[in-house]
Order: sequence, then structure tokens, then C-alpha cells
Amino acid sequence: MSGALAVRGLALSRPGFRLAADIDAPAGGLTVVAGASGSGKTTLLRCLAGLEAAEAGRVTVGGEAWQDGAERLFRPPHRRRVGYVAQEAGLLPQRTVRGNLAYARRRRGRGGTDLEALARRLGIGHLLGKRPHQLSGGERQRVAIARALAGQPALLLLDEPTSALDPANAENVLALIGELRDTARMPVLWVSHDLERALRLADRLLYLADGRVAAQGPPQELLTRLDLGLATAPTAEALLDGRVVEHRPGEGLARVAVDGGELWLPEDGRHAAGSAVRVAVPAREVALARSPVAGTSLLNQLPVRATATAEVDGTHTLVRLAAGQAPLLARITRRSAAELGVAAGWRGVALVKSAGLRA
Ligand SMILES: Nc1ncnc2c1ncn2[C@@H]1O[C@H](COP(=O)(O)OP(=O)(O)OP(=O)(O)O)[C@@H](O)[C@H]1O
Repeated sequence: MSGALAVRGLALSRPGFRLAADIDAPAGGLTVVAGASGSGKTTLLRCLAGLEAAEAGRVTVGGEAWQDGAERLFRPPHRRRVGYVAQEAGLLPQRTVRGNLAYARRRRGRGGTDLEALARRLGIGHLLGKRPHQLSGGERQRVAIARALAGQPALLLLDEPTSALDPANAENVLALIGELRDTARMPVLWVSHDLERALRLADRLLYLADGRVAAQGPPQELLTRLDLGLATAPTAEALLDGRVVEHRPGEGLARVAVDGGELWLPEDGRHAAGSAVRVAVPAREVALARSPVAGTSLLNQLPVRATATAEVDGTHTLVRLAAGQAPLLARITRRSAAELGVAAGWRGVALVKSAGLRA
């Protein structure tokens, strides 16, 4: 049986650190776990895998309890249907890829897993006869993910599986995580430092701060909440989900319909017309005007309403906007905010440079 992950009152104490978490993650969704270094991301995943014994709390997956402090229930790691992939693949060096997968399948008592089919699905069918030292870093991590899936887990935990990889290998593993998001019928939790990349794929974001769950929910929402550190960082960005309307290969641009309007953005041919895209809109690439501007090089002008503002760095104002129903951020100088009279309820136009956008 697979299903949602529910964590209630999970607690673990170390000198100088305390983890306290309540979490819900749906089956079949990709949840990115983010937070500053030391905020407890790895500790949380290790608790869920049973590798750390939390002092209190209840963990259920698909309604099945894996631990419950009140009932003195604690399933050890091998009795949890969990797949755990860490930064280093940690494959058995003497065994082939097939041998590694078979070992994992046997250890989890999942004799029924069709390893050939699994390997084909994960694009490693041609590697089954190789040993770990004959693989690239990206291939090793793909195999590590296949090994985690060979045990037919009900929960998949990915702890920075791309951080030790060069960009090409990381892209390769990211593509696989994207496929898993679309096909896995279990909750997938993914710790990543590379938020920019991870949030291209995330259904949900779990944001940890000092061992606590500061917020969890749709990334579009959390990234633009002015009370969280995500929006106030100089690199803050919003995510707009849209659909490609047309390509202009000659101009290197695509037109994308988003909530509240349309955006032109740089196009490298990756997204076909009609396909869904997630556009990252950095807060510092957004300027504001009271009304549409004529005679400008700016291609994008979206009607917006300000929903909240916050002062940052003493010199800038961060404005949370609504384009249609979609939240957006603008980071403008305090002086401009004052001159325009920007405050909650203000209506105007968001001016966005195409070159600042990424799909
Ligand atoms: N084995 C350990 N023994 C004692 N303290 C530890 C241990 N592992 C981690 N810690 C401490 O627990 C806290 C949480 O660490 P954790 O590794 O979970 O954070 P993290 O968010 O994953 O960090 P990073 O992003 O740097 O990997 C930190 O204060 C860390 O120093």
C-alpha cells in the first residue's frame, strides 16, 4: 500500500539543535526540502528512514505507522518501505549494477521487481553488466535511484543526489527526478541546495529553519511570502506556471500565457508550443509603473495589484504582487516605492525584461 506521508510531533534533540516537525506530503508529489545549512534537512530524512531514532512523534505512510512514540513503536530501517539516496551513491563495488539492484530487491523482500524493466525505465539498461567504478558520477546516481526503487518503496528520500556531480551529470539526474515526479505513486522528498533547479520540478516546498518546519506548501506561494527568508534573499524569485503559445526561433523568443497575461522569454527550443512551462521571475528583474509604458525595450508588461510590502536592506522595498491570481515579487528601491506610492492595494503594471526570465 502506498499513500501520503504524515508526520506528527517528530522530535529529536542534540546539543545545540532540536528538530520538531509536522509534515504532510502527498503520494505522487515531489516535495523539495530546503533550508539553511544546519536547519535539519538531512536529520529529518534520516529520521524518516529510521536511521536516527527520534524521541517522540508519529510517522505514517499510507496510513501505516512506522513509528509512534506513544505506542513505543519503532520500525528499524529495513522494516520501512523506504528508498534512500544520498550524495554519494554508495554502491557495492564488487557487484555489477544488476547485482546491486538484485541485492536491494532481496534485502527488501521484493522478489517481484522486474529489474530489467526498472533499469530500462531509468535509462540504465545498458549498464547492468558494469561495475560501479566503470560508471560516470551521473550514471552511479541513476543506479542508486534504481536501487532505491528496486525495493518498491512507499517513500523515496533523495538527499542531495546531484550535489557531487558536474553540471552535465547533474542535469541527467535531474531529468530522471522529473520523470519520477510524473510517474512515482509515492511521496518523494528531495533535499537540494540548488533551489533554482529543484523548484523547476517541485510540487511542494518544505522549508526548514532551525529544526522547525517554517512553512510547507506550493512553492509559488512560499517563495513570495514576505515573512520567510526565501523572498528577502537578493536572489529571490517567483514562479509563474504557464503554457507556450508560440515560438519565434528567428528572434530566440517564445510567448507564454501565464495567469494575468503573457510573457516573452528567451527560448532555446526545449519547450514545444502547447507545453506547460514554469517561468522563474527574479524579483530584481521586475520594475513597476502606474500605467502601461510606451516606447520601451521591455517586452513584458503585466497588470498587477500589490498585496503586501516589506523593507529589505534599509534601501529596498520588496513588493508582493498578484498577476491574476499568481503571486509575483518586485524588488525596487525605497525611493521608487515612495514616489509611486506602492502599498497593499496599489494597482499598476509589472515591467519584466525578457532577458531576465528563465523557463
Ligand atoms: N552526527 C551528528 N552528531 C551531532 N550533531 C549533528 C550530527 N549530524 C548533524 N548534526 C547537527 O545537527 C544539526 C542539523 O544538521 P543537518 O545535517 O540535519 O542539517 P542540514 O540542514 O542537512 O545541513 P546541510 O545543508 O549543511 O547539509 C546541525 O546543527 C548539525 O551540526
